[in-house]
Amino acid sequence: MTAPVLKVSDLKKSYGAIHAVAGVSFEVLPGEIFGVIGPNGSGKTTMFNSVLGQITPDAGRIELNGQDITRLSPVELNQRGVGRTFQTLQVFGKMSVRDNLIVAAQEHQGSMFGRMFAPGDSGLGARADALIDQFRIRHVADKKAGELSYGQQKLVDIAMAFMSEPDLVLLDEPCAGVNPSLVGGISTLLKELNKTRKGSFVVIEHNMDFVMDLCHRILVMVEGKVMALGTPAEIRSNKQVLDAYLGA
Ligand SMILES: Nc1ncnc2c1ncn2[C@@H]1O[C@H](COP(=O)(O)OP(=O)(O)OP(=O)(O)O)[C@@H](O)[C@H]1O
Repeated sequence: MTAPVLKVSDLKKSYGAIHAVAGVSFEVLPGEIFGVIGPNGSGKTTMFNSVLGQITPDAGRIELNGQDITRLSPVELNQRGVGRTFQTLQVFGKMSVRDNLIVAAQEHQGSMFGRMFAPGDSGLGARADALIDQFRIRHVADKKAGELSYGQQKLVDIAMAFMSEPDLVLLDEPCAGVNPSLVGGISTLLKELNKTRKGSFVVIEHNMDFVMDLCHRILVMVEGKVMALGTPAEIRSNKQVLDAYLGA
């Protein structure tokens, strides 16, 4: 059996009486695009932020490639090959698109000392250029990120998560606020990145068409628990999921 890239076991996080994540377990396989869906308040973001070291879970274990990463900081996780995007844009508006990408990777490369004595852009320029071409944003590469449309900034934001060449990327609502005409483009891009860069992705998203088209398997969370886990076809025909969520 293939060893998972990410293994989450019996994860729990409460806020007072609210059991935001109440014993969630799942595995993400190498090369898999794994979707996480569920109604508002079902615990998706809390689960995500626990995996990403942004919040400390009350209980449970998180493994990356067989190693315990529970309670590691976001920086440590990034250095171990975990990338992420946020619901809100993280681009630096006054910097060029290309420089945004380079800075994103410098964060990953660690110490200020290392950065000061590294030659030039330490090869990051070439990496940024490859992503600029793959994301089809060459025509805006030298523009200030703040001058781009929201959709273009979202593409830059996603590209930034790939600058550290991560094994695992967690994408928090990549379609939120994006013009519907760009949603298909993001899906195509993520499929391409998944093929060419061989990483695994975990995607939280409310856009159901996007999730069903993009993901190999989907986890449905309801009230902090796993209601279902399966292929898009299995999730679409799951009566419990239809009643609680999709059929609404
Ligand atoms: N910092 C916090 N303090 C108190 N309660 C919180 C906190 N963060 C989340 N919660 C509660 O935990 C539950 C799960 O919230 P969470 O944001 O994880 O859900 P979600 O599925 O990501 O929702 P959405 O789709 O709206 O982003 C909710 O009841 C929420 O109000």
